[in-house]
Amino acid sequence: MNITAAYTDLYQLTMAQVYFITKPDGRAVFDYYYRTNPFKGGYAVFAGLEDVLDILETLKFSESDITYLEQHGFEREFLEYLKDFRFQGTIYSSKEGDVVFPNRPILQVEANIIEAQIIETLLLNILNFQTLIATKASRIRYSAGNESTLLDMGLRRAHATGGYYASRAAAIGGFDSTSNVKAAEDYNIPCSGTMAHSFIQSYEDELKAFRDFAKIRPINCVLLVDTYNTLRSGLPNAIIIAKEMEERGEKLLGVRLDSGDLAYLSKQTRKILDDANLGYVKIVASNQLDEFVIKSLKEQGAPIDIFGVGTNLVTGKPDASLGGVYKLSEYNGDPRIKLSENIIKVSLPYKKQVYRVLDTNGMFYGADSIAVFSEESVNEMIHPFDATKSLNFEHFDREPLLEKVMVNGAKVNPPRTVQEIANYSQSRLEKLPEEYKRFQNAHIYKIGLSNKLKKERDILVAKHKL
Ligand SMILES: Nc1ncnc2c1ncn2[C@@H]1O[C@H](COP(=O)(O)OP(=O)(O)OP(=O)(O)O)[C@@H](O)[C@H]1O
Ligand SMILES: O=P(O)(O)OC[C@H]1O[C@H](OP(=O)(O)OP(=O)(O)O)[C@H](O)[C@@H]1O
Ligand SMILES: O=C(O)c1cccnc1
Repeated sequence: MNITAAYTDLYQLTMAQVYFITKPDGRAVFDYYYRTNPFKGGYAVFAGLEDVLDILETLKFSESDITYLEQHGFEREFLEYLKDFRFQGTIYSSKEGDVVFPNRPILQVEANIIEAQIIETLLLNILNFQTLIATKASRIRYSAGNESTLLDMGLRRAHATGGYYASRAAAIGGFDSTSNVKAAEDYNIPCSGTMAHSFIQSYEDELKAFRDFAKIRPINCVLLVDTYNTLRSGLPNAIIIAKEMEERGEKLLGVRLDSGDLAYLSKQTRKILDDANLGYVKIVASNQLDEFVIKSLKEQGAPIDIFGVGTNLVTGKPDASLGGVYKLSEYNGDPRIKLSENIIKVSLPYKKQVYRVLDTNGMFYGADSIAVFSEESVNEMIHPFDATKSLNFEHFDREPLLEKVMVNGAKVNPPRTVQEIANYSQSRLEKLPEEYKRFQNAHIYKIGLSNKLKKERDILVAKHKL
């Protein structure tokens, strides 16, 4: 998508103009993190990073952006600066696809304060949305199990162009393919699909509709069987077509169920297909699916091979948004803090590193520890708000999670494909113990602070408290 630097909130530019006039050389560190796991779950899947970095590498204001901003009364010199605006900062980030947790930096921007401020909105917009959808997709994958195929069919129900990014995030979270042609083309995601009711309705009879479709497009042919009556009309007609295809040396890929009791209908359909020696014909199901319906269908023993999911996936239902934030933690090398009545909302000062504690078997132990970036060795973490609780991980392995991904506005690593990110995400989810993945009362993953970070935070809290 063509995004220019005007993809921001006006207040970013209003503040940027003041920085430009009063302290144009200020250096800032901002942290990106969220405060509550989506879907009342135990984790999130971090997504959107590669898109953000690609956009930042070439981000600029267009001529029409500058003309528009002139009408907002910005100073001439500032507009001249905006004409040459380029993001030249450095970014440290968790790997895209990793599992992440609340209240710990996922990404840090280190840049001139004007640049860091102007990019805030687009960074939050992309990371919050894709992380929400990738997390939803991972939950649907968890319910469906690895043996099922997952097809994203949500574009038509997405929030406008969000559907484009939703398809990418769905693939990262574990979907196999998408019906969204543009996203599939741009992100190299497998593209697939079946047929609509309108196609069948446009014919006088269902059988003729199926026949034309299968003759003209025999590859990966899936027939939609619920337009009139699934068991009495759609399925018998699909069987006739499957047999005709066999005579031509072709194979019907599947039938799609899109209404009714999907457990009952899929069991009946499987039996009828098997009795007709069509054991290879797959069953596709769709109709307002989500992780809970799929879990229930699995528990009922529904023999569904492919789940098509739309609305609930691409809108992140029932969560309207992931509340990720971007907070200033350092200015010109000095620590900065944001206080709050709510202790959980007090921000963490300094540029930081996050360490993930690993179990002896390589699984995640269930704790990420946040330290000041320059700290050498960190062996203990303290609960952020309860000093009586601490964890010594001297004898555990740990991984630093934030790595340099952009230096002076240029990406450090070669691009990672969506498929690579998806594979990485699955490998990380496999290391996350089951208790953090369950849908109800998921175990709370621990986040702690190093001694130094906690001490520095408490000093700043005391300094600013009235
Ligand atoms: N066996 C099942 N167990 C749990 N949920 C199911 C089962 N079968 C279908 N569902 C889900 O129940 C909902 C069915 O909704 P609804 O009662 O509106 O039926 P429908 O088949 O869509 O009706 P219509 O014929 O009007 O299209 C969908 O979300 C569907 O995925
Ligand atoms: O239910 P969702 O999870 O959102 O999945 C997408 C839905 O979109 C399509 O229906 P639609 O009525 O738009 O078109 P159709 O005539 O092709 O069924 C499809 O048949 C699914 O039912
Ligand atoms: O390919 C399909 O079956 C499809 C695609 C989008 C929406 N509904 C169904």
